[in-house]
Amino acid sequence: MEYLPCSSFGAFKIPCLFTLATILVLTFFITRKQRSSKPAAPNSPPGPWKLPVIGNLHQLAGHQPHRRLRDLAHKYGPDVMHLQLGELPYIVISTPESAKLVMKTHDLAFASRPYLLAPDIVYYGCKDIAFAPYGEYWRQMRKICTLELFSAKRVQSFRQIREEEVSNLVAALSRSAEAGEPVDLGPLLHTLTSTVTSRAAFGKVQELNDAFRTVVDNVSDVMSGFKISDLYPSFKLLPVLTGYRAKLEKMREAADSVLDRIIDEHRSRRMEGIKSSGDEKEDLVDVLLNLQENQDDLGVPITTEVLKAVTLEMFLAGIETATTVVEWTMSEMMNNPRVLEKAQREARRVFGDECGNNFNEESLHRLKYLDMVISESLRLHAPVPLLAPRQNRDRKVELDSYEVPVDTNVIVNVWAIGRDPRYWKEPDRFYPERFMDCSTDYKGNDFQFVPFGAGRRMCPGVSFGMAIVKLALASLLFHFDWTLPTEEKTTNMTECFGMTLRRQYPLRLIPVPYHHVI
Ligand code: HEM
Repeated sequence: MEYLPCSSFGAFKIPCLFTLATILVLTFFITRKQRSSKPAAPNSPPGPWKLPVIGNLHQLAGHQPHRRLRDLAHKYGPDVMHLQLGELPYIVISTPESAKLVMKTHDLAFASRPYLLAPDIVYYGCKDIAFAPYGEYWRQMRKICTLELFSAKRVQSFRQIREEEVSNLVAALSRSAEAGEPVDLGPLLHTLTSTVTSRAAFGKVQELNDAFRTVVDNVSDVMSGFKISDLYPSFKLLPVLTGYRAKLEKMREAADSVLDRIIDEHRSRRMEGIKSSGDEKEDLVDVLLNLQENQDDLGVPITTEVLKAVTLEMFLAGIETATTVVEWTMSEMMNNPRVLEKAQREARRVFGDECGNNFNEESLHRLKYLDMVISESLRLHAPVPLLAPRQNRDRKVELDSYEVPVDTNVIVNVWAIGRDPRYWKEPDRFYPERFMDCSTDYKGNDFQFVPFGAGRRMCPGVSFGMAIVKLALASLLFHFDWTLPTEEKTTNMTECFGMTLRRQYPLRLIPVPYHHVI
């Protein structure tokens, strides 16, 4: 009962909610404590009617939350809508204009994150970056991220890893192609992104990679979405009674033991003098250990817990997101053969005729049409359709003439914004050419297209993630022709809301090796 399965509100079960509501009401009577949510401010944004105790939770039941929130917003608050989820006040942002107010005009005021139990336990008291509240700690960690971990130079230093792992993917697909059987592309892409991430993060230690992958799968399951106990923070016993706290602690222990082994292995390697020389050989744990050893000029201490939290987060933030982008882009191209052929022609011209059949990252920047295809895919299928919630800790905000009281949680519906018909002609159509001769990009300046967020909390891993996304797609286009299994005319595009917005059904495709002749 603790979970809202399929994460967030995705598979919210109404009977479960009412059971919960009954338990809460009874408990309230038993404890004879008056627990009520704060009353809405007099000029609070508009919103749908609410029920006692659960607020608006029932209106999200059984729906895809990004779609349901868009529909509710149409009816009750197109720009800014007020909701109460459990005890907590939320506002939902559904247009580029209001997104700009939150992530630019009032970016500083909304730069914090709400408290959630899972990152508090799993990340050693929110010592990661994504869930750290706004303040000196977050600022320092964010700086380290931008300057040290995901700088252009660092991303470039992992080029060889990406190329090797993509060529392993091509080899695996070629083997399947010999059998002429459909392959399920999702798991192969997941292996690709997680292997690239683990090699970049802590090198090529197969045994640790496997152990760590299990940990990451379990943790990403609990990190996705709201849990009931997060929505009733005053009801402190809830996570204990439901076993949620115990489950999280067990998970942290498992993560801890693998992370300890990874860090110990790095430390002993360094003590033995096998310190990697030069940037190219350094993995991200090495970078963090270097900072730990020379941290005099850092404002916050890089403790071993910090090191472990940041390492774990790189996996949780980077693997599913990148996998999801490649999967949806391939899905859209399969349903739009014209786009597939055009993108394929471009890849084969660039890497075949112009590069002498030499496939590597060098010429990726010349794939301009593929850039448009990826942008269009991100517009329609942002892997994080509802941005990580923000919060205006410590201050109330005047937002578009509405008053947003202190400690309100903010959800930005990126999915709805990417389909706003005022900004996008035929918004549901997959049409990459709309990005031709158009300056709109996902760097956080165009609020009608913010798949990586914007402002202070914008994703710092864009270059790291997009480097593998583009190389993987280019390689799938260059090396193979693709067909659907005979029984399918198009791929089913049903979504599953979870840690990211994934496909509900496997993407089964038949690869046919393409032999380029110069
Ligand atoms: C292509 C895939 C990716 C997508 C679509 C994506 C998307 C996002 C989004 C939407 C946010 C929230 C932004 C906000 O709240 O305004 C975010 C935050 C974040 N992402 Fe990414 N991301 C991707 C890849 C990565 C990678 C590869 C890493 C690191 C290895 C990463 C690390 C982070 C971190 C640390 C944050 C938290 C930033 C903060 O709160 O200050 N992401 N990402």
